[in-house]
Amino acid sequence: MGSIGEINGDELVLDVDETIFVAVAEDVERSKTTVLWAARNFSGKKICLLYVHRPARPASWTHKKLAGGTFRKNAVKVIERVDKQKVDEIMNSYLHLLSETEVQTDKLCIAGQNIEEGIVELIARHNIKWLVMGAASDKHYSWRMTDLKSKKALFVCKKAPDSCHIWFLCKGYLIFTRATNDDSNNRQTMPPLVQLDSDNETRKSEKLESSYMRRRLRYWRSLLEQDGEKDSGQLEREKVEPQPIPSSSGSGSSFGEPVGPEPIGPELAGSDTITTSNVEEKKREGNVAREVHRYDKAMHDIGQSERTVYGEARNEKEDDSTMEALCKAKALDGLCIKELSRRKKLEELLEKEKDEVKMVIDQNNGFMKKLQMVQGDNLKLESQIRKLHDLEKEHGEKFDTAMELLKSFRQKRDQIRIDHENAIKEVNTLKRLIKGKNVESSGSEMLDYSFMEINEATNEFDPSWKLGEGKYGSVYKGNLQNLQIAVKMLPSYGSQNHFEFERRVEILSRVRHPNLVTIVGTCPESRSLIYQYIPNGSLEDCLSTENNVPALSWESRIRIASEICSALLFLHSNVPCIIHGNLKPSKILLDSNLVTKINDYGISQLIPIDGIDKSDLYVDPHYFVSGEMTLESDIYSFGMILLQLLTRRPLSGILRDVKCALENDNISAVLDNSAGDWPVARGKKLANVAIRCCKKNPLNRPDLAVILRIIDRMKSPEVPLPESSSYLNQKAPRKPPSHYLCPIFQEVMKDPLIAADGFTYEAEAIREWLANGHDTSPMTNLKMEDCNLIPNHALHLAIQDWQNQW
Ligand SMILES: Nc1ncnc2c1ncn2[C@@H]1O[C@H](COP(=O)(O)OP(=O)(O)OP(=O)(O)O)[C@@H](O)[C@H]1O
Repeated sequence: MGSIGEINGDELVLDVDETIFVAVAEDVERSKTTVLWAARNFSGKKICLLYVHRPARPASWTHKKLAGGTFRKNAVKVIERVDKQKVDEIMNSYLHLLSETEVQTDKLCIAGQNIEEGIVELIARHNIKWLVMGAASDKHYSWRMTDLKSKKALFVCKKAPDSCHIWFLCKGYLIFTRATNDDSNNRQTMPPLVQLDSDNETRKSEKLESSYMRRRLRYWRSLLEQDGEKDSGQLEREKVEPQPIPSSSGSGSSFGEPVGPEPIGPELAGSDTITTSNVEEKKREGNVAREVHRYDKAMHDIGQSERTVYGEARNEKEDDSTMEALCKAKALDGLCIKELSRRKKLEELLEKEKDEVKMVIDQNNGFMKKLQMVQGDNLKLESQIRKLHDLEKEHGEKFDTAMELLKSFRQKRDQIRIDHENAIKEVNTLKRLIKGKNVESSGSEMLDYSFMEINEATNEFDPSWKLGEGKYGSVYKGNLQNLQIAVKMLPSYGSQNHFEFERRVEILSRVRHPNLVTIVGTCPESRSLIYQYIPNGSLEDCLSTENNVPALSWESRIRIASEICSALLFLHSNVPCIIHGNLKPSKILLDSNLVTKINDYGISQLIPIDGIDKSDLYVDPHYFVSGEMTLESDIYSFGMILLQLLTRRPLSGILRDVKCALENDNISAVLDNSAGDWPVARGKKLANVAIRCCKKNPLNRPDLAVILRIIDRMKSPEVPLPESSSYLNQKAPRKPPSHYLCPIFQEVMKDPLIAADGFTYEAEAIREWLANGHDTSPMTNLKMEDCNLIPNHALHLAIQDWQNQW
């Protein structure tokens, strides 16, 4: 049972000795007869209505969802109020019923889910001595009824404290009495039992009669059953005492006692014992048997009529009750539906509210988690910041130490640089001294430079200082010890080993000619050649129609042709012979006086490369057959340059056009007008030379010395040119090539010496120049680096050859 709480308003003071308690049901109709029975039978005693009220608490309230919360508390309060009203209504109905009986009344109400347990609890709690309650619902009643049908009645009968005397009734009839051990002692205090005045007088008389008959019958049956077992002398006449109600000894119980005083049979009244003889005995037995039979029959008839009467009455009553119940049920159904829908709405609201609350809780939890995470992160960050501060401090200290070290290293480095530069200077000085001596014997004055010097000279290979990039590497402009230089960075591939490379460079460096770019040194570390810088671009630039360079006059062109030829002849007559191998206008540089300076001579032998481009029309076509560069290859290239100087036309088809013009005796048609008015004869001559140089068969190409003679003749306008085409086979006039002449004396040199400005002078003339205190070039008027003079053996030999030829 759940909680039991008395719902009487005031503290109840009960006199249990003077009070008969009547357990009543919620339905007043059901307990009406019981209450009236008690009022009637126990007049003089106080009647206290005992009612256990089952609160109308929805089962769903026990559900977890509704446990706790303001809503539940409020709802409980409302329900309790409604319950209390209901209890009051019920009690008022009972009290109203009893008000007609003039008995003193009271009420004892409690709330509880289990009614029978509530009754037992109240009995025990208040030490109740007298209790009247229903044995079963009225519909179970029959005149034979002797058992308790109601579960509540059975429970109370079994569990109620033994000290309580209980009368169980059905339909106003006492069905069973549960007496107490003390009943015999209490007999004097036991309340007098008065017959209930039933509603229906007819039924009452019938009930009384049938009850009386049953009693009598049972008496006689017991007599028959006890026959033989009991001594006739001991056989006691049964006494049926009308008042007070019979009580059984010990804990035994009596069943089926009729309500109210029963008349004792006349034959039994007043006889305490029966004395018998055999005859009387037999006679009496016969009488008894007859009497039994007669009463059995009567009982049967009575039972029959009783059942008929009660059956009808019951049916009528049941019909009414059923209708009433149906109406109530219907009304209750309506209420129930309303209640259910209200409950459903409330539950939905509650669910919604719960969902919202849950959402808020979830959000809150989420925020809390995030907060915790953030707090955790914060702690981590703080510790990281602390670590970083420590690290910063540590690094700061390390940085200071490193800076100190760096400073000292810089100082050391600067010192080492100074030492290194001084050392290099010393080495170079020594080298120059050694070479100066060697020059006496070998004629070479080439110097080696360190990479650092080259790096410094080219401003760390500043891209803006880059002059160009050819197939033999990049060329940078530079400034080396106040000398303008061009550094050609040769590729490391396809070359000979270091010594072979140095040997060949040595050969090239020994070559000195006014129309060759002088090699002033080398940097073995970076495999680069250091040339004298020529400031005025190349012949390619001058012949290009794209550049905005003033066109060369035909005189300059003839001079340039002569200078190229002279330089080539010089290279070819060098020992060992030097083949240019890559002659073309871009290799013909021009100085500020438009003096020709052939560049890159001998590089093809220094860095042999695979696969020269066939589209390069300056390359001897025979090279692509033989795979070998020869002196004739250079003559072919020179022929192509002559054609360019004459016509300034694109190379493709140039040979065919010039040939055609010659054949048509219309050379003027192909000559470059921008060069001025070409003397046609000279133009023709030069064109013929060019075509011969470009002969497919290298053997058919003319000798350079012959070509030089022809071209040189063209330079002097006073010298008449032979008209014959066979002049190439004739001896040239004895006018020396210009480069055979000393620039100072203007005579063919006998002892040519190369000065620091790259020009070759007659020994006597240049020495005198220097002796007179000059430190500038007689040609350029620029300051010369030094006053060293190197014999130009190659030129000397060439002059000798020339002199021998004439
Ligand atoms: N001594 C120098 N003085 C001034 N300019 C130079 C000198 N040497 C080379 N140059 C410039 O550098 C450029 C590149 O020269 P480089 O000889 O490497 O290539 P290229 O002649 O154009 O082609 P390739 O060598 O592939 O046939 C030349 O066009 C020239 O303008």
